[in-house]
Amino acid sequence: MVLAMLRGCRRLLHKSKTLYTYRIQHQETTISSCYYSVRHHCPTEELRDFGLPNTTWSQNLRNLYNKFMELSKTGGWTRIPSHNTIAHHLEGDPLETGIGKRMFLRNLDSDGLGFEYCMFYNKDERRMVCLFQPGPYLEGPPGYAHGGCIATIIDSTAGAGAVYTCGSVMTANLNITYHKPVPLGSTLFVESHVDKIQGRKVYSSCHIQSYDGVILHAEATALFIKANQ
Ligand SMILES: CCCCC/C=C\C/C=C\C/C=C\C/C=C\CCCC(=O)SCCNC(=O)CCNC(=O)[C@H](O)C(C)(C)COP(=O)(O)OP(=O)(O)OC[C@H]1O[C@@H](n2cnc3c(N)ncnc32)[C@H](O)[C@@H]1OP(=O)(O)O
Repeated sequence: MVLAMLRGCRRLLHKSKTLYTYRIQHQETTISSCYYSVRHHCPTEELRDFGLPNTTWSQNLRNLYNKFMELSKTGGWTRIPSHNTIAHHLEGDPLETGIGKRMFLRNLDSDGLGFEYCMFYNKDERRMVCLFQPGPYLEGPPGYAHGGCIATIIDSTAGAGAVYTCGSVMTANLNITYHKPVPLGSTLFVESHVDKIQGRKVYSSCHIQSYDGVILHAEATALFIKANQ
């Protein structure tokens, strides 16, 4: 009886190990074919500036974009280009592996499904504005954006604001208060400000509002640490 049970366990273990190995191998195949498609199938895609209007942009997003493009003409605001790899943002990416990587916010090939956004920076005011339209793949509660993706867009907006103000930084601390759920497909106005720079510490604040400023969805404070020189 005991022997039969032990044999049963051994068979089960063997089966699950085989399944596990299969999953790993299958994953590796999928991942390496992604790398392949990023590096070799879409060379022009890599150079694309994603911070420009595309057909998935809502009219509200276009209106805000046009408003900031107008503001850019008179000085103050500058549109920040948006690429799908950090290597195209920073010259000489220290982590470049040669097999291709994607920025978390830009890891979908189709427009409009994930993070649809563009950023504008105001150097004098140390402000970064991000115009954001969360796509259907960012769902958390039914019909609304996942809290983690809200944290991501806040970290990226405030992080980019800190990078453009002080150079390379890492997020050390991020505190978010979620006030109102963010509807998928809505147009959001995300704004960050570098409040204080103290040695290597960069203190920023950030909020997310509806495109018309009527609804305050979330507020945050962040601490970034400048890279050691
Ligand atoms: C990344 C570049 C991107 C460039 C993009 C360009 C364009 C932008 C376009 C689109 C936007 C896209 C991206 C936006 C950019 C960035 C957003 C994403 C950022 C991230 O996604 S980033 C990943 C998550 N992040 C981490 O993975 C950090 C893990 N962590 C560490 O790597 C270390 O922990 C570190 C480096 C933080 C510090 O380490 P360290 O050794 O250099 O410094 P040390 O510990 O000595 O601290 C020095 C002083 O800071 C104080 N201090 C430290 N930590 C503190 C804390 N938590 N609270 C309060 N105070 C703190 C100490 O108390 C001391 O203070 P004091 O000087 O007064 O003693």
